[in-house]
Parts: sequence; C-alpha cells; structure tokens
Amino acid sequence: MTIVRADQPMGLKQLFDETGSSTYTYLLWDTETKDCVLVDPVDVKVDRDLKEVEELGLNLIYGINTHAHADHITGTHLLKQQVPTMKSIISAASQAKADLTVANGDRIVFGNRSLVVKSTPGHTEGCVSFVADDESFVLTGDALLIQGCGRTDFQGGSAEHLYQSVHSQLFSLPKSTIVYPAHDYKSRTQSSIGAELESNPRLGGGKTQDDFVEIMAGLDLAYPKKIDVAVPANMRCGVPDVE
Ligand SMILES: N[C@@H](CCC(=O)N[C@@H](CSS)C(=O)NCC(=O)O)C(=O)O
Repeated sequence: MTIVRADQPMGLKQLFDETGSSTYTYLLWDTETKDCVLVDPVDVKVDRDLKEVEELGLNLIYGINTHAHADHITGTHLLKQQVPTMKSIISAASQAKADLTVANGDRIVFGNRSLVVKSTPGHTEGCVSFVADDESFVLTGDALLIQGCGRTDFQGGSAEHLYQSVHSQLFSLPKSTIVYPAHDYKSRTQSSIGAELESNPRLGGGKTQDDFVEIMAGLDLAYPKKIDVAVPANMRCGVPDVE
C-alpha cells in the first residue's frame, strides 16, 4: 500500500514491507529543494527505497530510525553504502550507533523542511516520534499504533513510561494531526490524534495509567521472530557482525 501526498507542503510517501515485518517506511521531502529523508528503512527494501528516491529526483540527506527495532534489521547501513553522503540518525537514548544522535526538542532539517523530535519512551527506552514542521502529521514509530501501541515487554520497555509518553507528547498535538505508525498488521495506513485520543482501546477513551498497565501485562504476545539477530544488528546501525 502506498499513499502519495506530494501535493501537500511536505512530500510524503508511505512504503510497506510485505516480507514479514509489516513495517511502514516513510520517504519525506522538501518539494522545492528536493532534499529528502527516509524514516525506518528496512534492509530488504533498500533497493525499492532508492528507486523511489531516484524516480522522484530527490537527494537523500538522512536515514532515520525511530528506535532500535526488534523485528527487522534497519536499512540505514545498506543505504549509506549506496549513498555515502547520507547520514544515519537515531536517538541518543537508544544507545545505538549512528552518525548523528538526537534528543527531545531537536529539529532534523532537510532543505526548508524539518521534523521535530519528541521523546516517546515506553516501547523501548530510546523511542522517539517525529512531528512535521507544520504539525500536519506525526511519525509515531512503535509508540502509538493505529488503535494500539507498541508492546512494552523488552528492550527497557515500560507501560508506565509509554502511557506518559503518549499522553504528554502525542495526545497534546492537534486532533487533526495525522498519525503515521511504523507498523500496521491490518492494512490500515493512517489515523489521527483525535481518533486515537477518543477510541484507542489501550490508551484512549479516558483509559487511566492503571488501566493501561493492566492491559499491557495481559497481552501475552510471542516474541518477534528476528529479535535475537535484529536488536544487536540495529545497535550497530545495521552493520553486519564481523565475527
Ligand atoms: N509477529 C511479528 C512481531 C509482532 C510484534 O510484536 N510487533 C511489535 C512491534 S515490532 S517489535 C509490537 O509492539 N506489537 C504490538 C501489538 O500489540 O501487536 C514478528 O515476529 O516480527
């Protein structure tokens, strides 16, 4: 599923990994300068991503991760091999390697456009979300999913922290802000802050932190199949282990 919003002030293309992780990668660009960033690229979809960049005539400035993923290996290392001028970015709180690290309130600039970094720990300790400069959309990574949220049972996850992150950093955005998550497992592509605030079954509709902690403790999800390979690789920005 691909959505094109190139008519909007910031170019946005949502790209889906159908090979197993159900990850959404986002290509964002300044329609005037053609500078672009890729958010949450997946290693097996790098050729597709670079084809999109080339077909749109864009200059890839940054490869960005919302966190050190547990279900797939990031594409940033492979992107850097093919576009040596591209810099990788991840949060300092993730303790993962990258060319540049960011923290709450930082602004990632590409051309005349930017993303504001919001610290949203809870799924992992280092999770961040990215708010568009005009607040028209937010990339929520695995913090807030459509009618769901990221699990909190590994990588320093904490239901208490996730509840606070979502309520203080995301639900405080305009209700009209579009929510673009890093995953959806039911072919949904977007939501809005207003819709999630009202009806997210884990976090919205007046759910308290105690309600949320109980819900998360009862999820009983299977571990991601690639977690043992993906997390160490992603702490190295996707660089293969040399041993
Ligand atoms: N089956 C997938 C992993 C599914 C999963 O655990 N997804 C994570 C985000 S990726 S770490 C999650 O937080 N899910 C929340 C939920 O409620 O499902 C695999 O094996 O890779």
